[in-house]
Amino acid sequence: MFAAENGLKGDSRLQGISEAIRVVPDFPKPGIMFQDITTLLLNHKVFKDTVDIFVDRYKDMDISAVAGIEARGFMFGPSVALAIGAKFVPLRKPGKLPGKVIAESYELEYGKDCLEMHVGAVQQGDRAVILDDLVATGGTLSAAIKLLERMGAEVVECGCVIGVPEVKGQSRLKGKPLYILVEPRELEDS
Ligand SMILES: O=P(O)(O)OC[C@H]1O[C@H](OP(=O)(O)OP(=O)(O)O)[C@H](O)[C@@H]1O
Ligand SMILES: Nc1ncnc2[nH]cnc12
Repeated sequence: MFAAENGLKGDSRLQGISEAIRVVPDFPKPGIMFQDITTLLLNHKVFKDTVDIFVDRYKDMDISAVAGIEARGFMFGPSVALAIGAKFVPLRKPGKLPGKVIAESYELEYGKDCLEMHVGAVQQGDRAVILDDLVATGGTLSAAIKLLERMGAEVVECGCVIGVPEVKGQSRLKGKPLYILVEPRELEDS
């Protein structure tokens, strides 16, 4: 249930987080075991525990920017940014940001997509963490890393609520550390 090497072994909050995630088989396509964090958001204690764990992790790391990935990274990123005194940078799907943007395309388990970031949202000297709900192939995080680095920011770590410890994606993350709270849930646990 718990992702190895997050330094949280024995932390009872992780069980609550894992149990609050709903598994929906065959969504949005046959064969995908969808990890639904909306059920976690409905539980105030578990939602707060999740945010608190990221805040504890990043509060003393001199982080100036928290980048959140649309849509589900927006559900955790702003709370963490406010608590650690960092700015929040939304990384959005194409055509949503009104200013000048840079873009990176990537492949998903179930399709293709692209992320955009406003030019000037981060700059050289910024120390950033990227937050999302889940890492699967790592394609999304790797596009996010590229966006931030193209603007001169240092990506210190990527943080996700859910991921497999030996996530294939880790090799795609340009050696950036990946901090995962829990492993994906199986259907029989839900
Ligand atoms: O590691 P990867 O294989 O790249 O997959 C992970 C991404 O997939 C999901 O988002 P999705 O693209 O489904 O968009 P959504 O948050 O807008 O639903 C998830 O929230 C991650 O951002
Ligand atoms: N299995 C999964 N559940 C939820 N979001 C995802 N994004 C990519 N794979 C996913």
